[in-house]
Amino acid sequence: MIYTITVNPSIDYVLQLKNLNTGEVNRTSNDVKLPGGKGINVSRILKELKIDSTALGFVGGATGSMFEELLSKHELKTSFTKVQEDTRINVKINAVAQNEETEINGAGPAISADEKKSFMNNLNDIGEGDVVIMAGSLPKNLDATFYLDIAKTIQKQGAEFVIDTTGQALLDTLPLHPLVVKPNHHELADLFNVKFNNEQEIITYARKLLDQGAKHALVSMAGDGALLVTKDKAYKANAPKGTVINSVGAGDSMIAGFAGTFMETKDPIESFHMGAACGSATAFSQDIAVKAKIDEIYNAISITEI
Ligand SMILES: Nc1ncnc2c1ncn2[C@@H]1O[C@H](COP(=O)(O)OP(=O)(O)O)[C@@H](O)[C@H]1O
Ligand SMILES: O=P(O)(O)OC[C@H]1O[C@](O)(COP(=O)(O)O)[C@@H](O)[C@@H]1O
Repeated sequence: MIYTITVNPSIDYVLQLKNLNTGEVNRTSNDVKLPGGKGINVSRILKELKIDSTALGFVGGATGSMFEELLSKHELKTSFTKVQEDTRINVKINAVAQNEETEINGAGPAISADEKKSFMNNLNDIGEGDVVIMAGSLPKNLDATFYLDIAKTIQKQGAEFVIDTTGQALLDTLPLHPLVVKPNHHELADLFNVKFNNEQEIITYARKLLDQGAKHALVSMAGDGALLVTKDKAYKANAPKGTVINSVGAGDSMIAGFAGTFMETKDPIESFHMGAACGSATAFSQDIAVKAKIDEIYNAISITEI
């Protein structure tokens, strides 16, 4: 079984307008509310791929109830820990004529010591053969070591993990050998405090994640595709041409495609191919991609060794 952990889920309020004029009143041409958060998006793609998962995380307040109602349409298995404070609302602004996406993500609720304890107790059922995908930012008062604590706990119980977060919280978990990590190229540059001039430099730094313990490193590059770096090889997936409708969740979709396929095939290249297909399919969709779109995009992607 795959478990996804979204410690800081959200309602994603996606606003579409022609142009965004800051400092002025702007009116939308279209808006939707989606159940968001990185692990949630991963579970949604896994469902499209007919791979079972259970979504875990903290949910609270009136916004938490709305989040659960929005999510109920997707019929995911969930086991959320209830918290006192409100689940956050993240605002995503797509300025179509400017071809620009602006995101404002909330900090999220404070989590009490009891709520944290109850969440950790909820991990007891995870065991041998399971994969835990931990993704996204931490709510404001959780320790930076929270992901590391989870990784240690589930690893003792025999499970593997995937982590998609940034900064030190990511680096700290590498010695525990995550199955895959997926920074985008900006996040990878920030991790090592460098700027990239070409793909070879990106590969060099992605390999440092492997040196520190990751089993596979994916580096996503939005409209420029993605790289997969293994111990002695590197591969590139192209990003097919298409109309980007809402790229929120493209990275999460890539992780879901990779991890879900890897669990079934143990083939990193096939997993990369499916990950890239899921990422682009979501970028070309209003919401998280559906299976038909993923299948269509899969055929437009080729993986080349570089
Ligand atoms: N504009 C786009 N056109 C085609 N594919 C895209 C586009 N944006 C994202 N993707 C696909 O989704 C993957 C993840 O997107 P990216 O934006 O890099 O992740 P994140 O959301 O984590 O920053 C990319 O590597 C690419 O395969
Ligand atoms: O936890 P964070 O880093 O604030 O990100 C949360 C946001 O990330 C998303 O999961 C989208 O992530 P990606 O675009 O990176 O795939 C949104 O649904 C959500 O609003």
